Amino acid sequence: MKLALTIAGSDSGGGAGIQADLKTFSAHGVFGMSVITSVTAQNTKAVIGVEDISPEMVYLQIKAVFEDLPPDAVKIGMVSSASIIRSVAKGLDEFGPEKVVLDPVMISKSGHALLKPDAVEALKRELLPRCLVVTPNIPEAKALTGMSIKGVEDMERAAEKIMSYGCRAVVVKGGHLEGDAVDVFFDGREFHRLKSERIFSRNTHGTGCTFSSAIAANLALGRDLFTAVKLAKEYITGAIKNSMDIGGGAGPVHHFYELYRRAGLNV
Ligand SMILES: Nc1ncnc2c1ncn2[C@@H]1O[C@H](COP(=O)(O)OP(=O)(O)OP(=O)(O)O)[C@@H](O)[C@H]1O
Ligand SMILES: Cc1ncc(CO)c(N)n1
Repeated sequence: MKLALTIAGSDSGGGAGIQADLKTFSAHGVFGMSVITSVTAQNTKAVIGVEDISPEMVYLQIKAVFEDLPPDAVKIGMVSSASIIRSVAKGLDEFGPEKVVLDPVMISKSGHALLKPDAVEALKRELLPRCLVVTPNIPEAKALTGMSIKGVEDMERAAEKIMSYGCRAVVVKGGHLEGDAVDVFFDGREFHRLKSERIFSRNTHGTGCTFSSAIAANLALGRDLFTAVKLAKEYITGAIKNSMDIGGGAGPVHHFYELYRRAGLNV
């Protein structure tokens, strides 16, 4: 059994954060573990409260996992403050995982800040250089680079700049583009455009979390980075196509669509 760890925030609504990550790992046949950085009171419509876990407790969760269940890959999502970011960086330095996917979560789909504005610098300096791949959406890529990003070419320029902060690859996600959902992959040598048709659905809660944890799951399974990203793009596309119309806002994507279909269950 391969093991994957998510270091992220809890979403009480079950569609994003830790909950999306663990479902994604399970859907890939990978054993999932979690380090909770923050608890959000959240549903499909809004985030109505956020309470951070202490930096010491974040570090202890990392230590507990690595000392007994060393993960084959790690995904990092919401890390809301500079002090939590420092605890995560300390854990990464101490235990040295090779395959780390960083989803630089900043604002929820419903518009709530999940990263304190003064923590963007810490994220850039402390976490980016310790990661194999970072997966910003367009607003996050803008915040990381200060660039204006209007189309796929701008996404490529932003990917180059983000690479200069010290990670080994970047995927700038195109969920916020108009038209096709084109993601840009850059590993310092080659650009690849991963394209899917836009799915017109309001039920896209958790797309970013699901995509980054699918990359981590595929890395844990031993796939090379570009293959892991391509498979994650296919998985998120299917999960959005089969997303659920539950709740009064943006419903969650369907993490188990393929398994349900194979088992003859309704999707
Ligand atoms: N409507 C859509 N149709 C097809 N693909 C989409 C759509 N929305 C997002 N995607 C894809 O989903 C993945 C996640 O991208 P997105 O830009 O939505 O992340 P995000 O904004 O970080 O998500 P979140 O709001 O959960 O943080 C990318 O591969 C993107 O291309
Ligand atoms: C806890 C959490 N992490 C990430 C996201 C993605 O936006 C969210 N909505 N909630």
